[in-house]
Amino acid sequence: MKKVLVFFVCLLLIQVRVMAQDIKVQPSPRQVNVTGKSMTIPVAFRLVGEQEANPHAIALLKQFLGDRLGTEGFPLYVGEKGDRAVRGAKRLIPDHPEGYYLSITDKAIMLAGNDERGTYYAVRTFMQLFHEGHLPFVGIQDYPDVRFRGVVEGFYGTPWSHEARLRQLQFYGENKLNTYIYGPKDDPFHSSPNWRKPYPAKEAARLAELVKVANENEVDFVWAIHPGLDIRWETSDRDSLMAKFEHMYDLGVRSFAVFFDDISGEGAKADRQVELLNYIDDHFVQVKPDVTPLIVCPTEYNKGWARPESGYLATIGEKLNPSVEVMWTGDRVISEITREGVEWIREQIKRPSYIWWNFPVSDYVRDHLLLGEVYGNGKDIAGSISGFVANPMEWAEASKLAIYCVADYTWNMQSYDRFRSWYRAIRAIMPENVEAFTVFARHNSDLGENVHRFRREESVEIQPVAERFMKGYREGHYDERDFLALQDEFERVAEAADLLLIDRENEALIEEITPWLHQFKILGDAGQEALAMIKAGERGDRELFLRKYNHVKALRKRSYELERQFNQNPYQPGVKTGTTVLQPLVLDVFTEATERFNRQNGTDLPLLADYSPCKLTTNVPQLEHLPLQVYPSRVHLTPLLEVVKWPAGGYLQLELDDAYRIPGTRLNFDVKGDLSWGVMEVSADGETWQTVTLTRDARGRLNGKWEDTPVKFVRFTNTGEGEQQVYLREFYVVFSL
Ligand SMILES: CC1=[NH+][C@H]2[C@@H](O1)O[C@H](CO)[C@@H](O)[C@@H]2O
Repeated sequence: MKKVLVFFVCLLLIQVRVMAQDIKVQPSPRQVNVTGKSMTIPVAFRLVGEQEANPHAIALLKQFLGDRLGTEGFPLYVGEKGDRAVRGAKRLIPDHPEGYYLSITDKAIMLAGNDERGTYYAVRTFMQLFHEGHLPFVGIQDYPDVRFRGVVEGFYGTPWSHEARLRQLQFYGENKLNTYIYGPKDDPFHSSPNWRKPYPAKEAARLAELVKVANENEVDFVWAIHPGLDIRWETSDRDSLMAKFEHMYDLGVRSFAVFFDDISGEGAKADRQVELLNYIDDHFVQVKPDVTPLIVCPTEYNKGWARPESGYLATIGEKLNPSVEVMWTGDRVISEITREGVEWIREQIKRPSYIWWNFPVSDYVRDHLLLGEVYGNGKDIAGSISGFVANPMEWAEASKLAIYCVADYTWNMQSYDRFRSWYRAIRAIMPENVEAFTVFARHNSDLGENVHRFRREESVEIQPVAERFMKGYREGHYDERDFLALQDEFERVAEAADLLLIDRENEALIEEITPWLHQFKILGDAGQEALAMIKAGERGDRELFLRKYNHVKALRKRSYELERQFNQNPYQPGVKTGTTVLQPLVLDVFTEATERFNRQNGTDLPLLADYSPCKLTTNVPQLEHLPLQVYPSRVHLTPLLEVVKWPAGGYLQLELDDAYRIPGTRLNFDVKGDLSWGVMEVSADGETWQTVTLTRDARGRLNGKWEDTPVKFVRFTNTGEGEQQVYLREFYVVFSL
């Protein structure tokens, strides 16, 4: 009697009201039926089904509702298909893995999963329906397009920290991502040389904790091994690998992967790889009751590298156990995933591919942040893939923007909207600074020139204004509205930088992007000051012009110093921001305004372009006009395709703008023989020289460094008797204060 009384009292307290329901659920659900009505959130919920339902779903509900969840109050039924609590919804639950049915009416709430994970996802959706003290009356039938969805931590560079990974797993639970593949290239126990060894106790305990938190968030923690660099095709190494998998199983791991990417030689042989993978599948994965399908990243993991004559993919397709998932990055290492592409590979490997999408990974453009929209992948590929995992940046929090969008895209491709998803991601990650983070992300999304030639849109809205303005300015008649729009954008850039630098809502994110925020502030200031040069020039105000001119040059110098101070890695050290539209615009405005001022006043104010920390001199004819790729802490010679004829006595010399230590220099002439005819030397004054010892690495490249005393000059000379013929594949010098 008491229960009935309480139930009716709760009903009386509930006000049913009609309100426009804009159901915002991430990822976007498949089928949503709203009545337009809603009710005030009940003060108490009576949980029905706790004994049988997925314990992680129950735990999440309890955590979310707290003491409002109990044995009395508004009925809340939770469970999987077949459970008593949800038997009434049996026909309404979508018959798809991880599908669920959710209904809220003025009588009861039903959260019914097609399986345990489906129930968990129903709870995740339910939590997002609480809005301004109300719950909408709604019926939702939902399930994901792609079976395995998530992230592969598979980049080169500093692996994510333990804390960052814990935050990631929580984020995947919130966004219905069910897969995290642990495979950081620079973890010596994942790759060579220690893939054979068990983790030391501390690392093992951390991995065990990650597995536990992954389970709580209904995420498969996949542990990957990368043995190919030094694997021997003998039983001893096979047994070492099996023992390592057993070690990981003991830590709680139930999902496993083997990566054969980025290797050559013995380890790359398809038949050997297949033999090992089938052995693991037959003697480990299939015999254990609770291990998910084995995943492999093949050596030929993209179409650009696939050579039909090698028979590699054919071997995988014909001989690899059908239950093994095969990863694929698309038509190239970094590429958009198309229907045509996934259907091509499906033919080759005789199964759907498991996409390893190389975005927003930035280990080949480490000075850039990739915060732009997720776009370019087909919405019609779900039928030909089994999985889709994104390879992120080493900046875990900053990667969440793209990961959020990948969660939306892989759950419900047809309804995916690249801008809506990106904007929601920003609101989810920086709710207190949406506008500022939007400005920042808008101008930090392209990669710049890179070896994979993969580009992304950047500064899309302001780009046409910038182009039109510069054209008009050069022709002597620009539109004042364009001028004001650019001024306003640079002001917003400067404001956004300062707002984000003091933001405390997501300190881990701000810590990651702080170097870029400082660079962004300099860009915003420099843009405003360069535009001010135009006005001062037009007014003939020499004193003001010179003030602005000097300020922009000072900002430029600060920018270079910032680049030398942060993010010092051997590949793309430094901090780049707004490189596609805003930085070139500042340089163009500054150059044009200064040239105009010099003509009008007979002055010879140097231009910014003169500021280059490096000069090349040489007596090798083919190298005389060799462009330098100059970065604030490293300079690359642009590789040449044709053979370089290097005469006896020929030298190539780099003169730096200051004295630096040389933490790394690399020379790759792609010559098979020895290089006894050449010598690399450094000098502080261009008079006395010291020889740099060069050591050849596994790929025949010559590496050296000079950290004894700071030097200004680096040169390479052919001290032999005759002309040499080489390929200038790579010649760079990394310098640091
Ligand atoms: C499958 C694959 N393996 C490599 C390759 O893609 O390129 C990625 C981007 O450079 C890199 O992070 C990854 O480790």
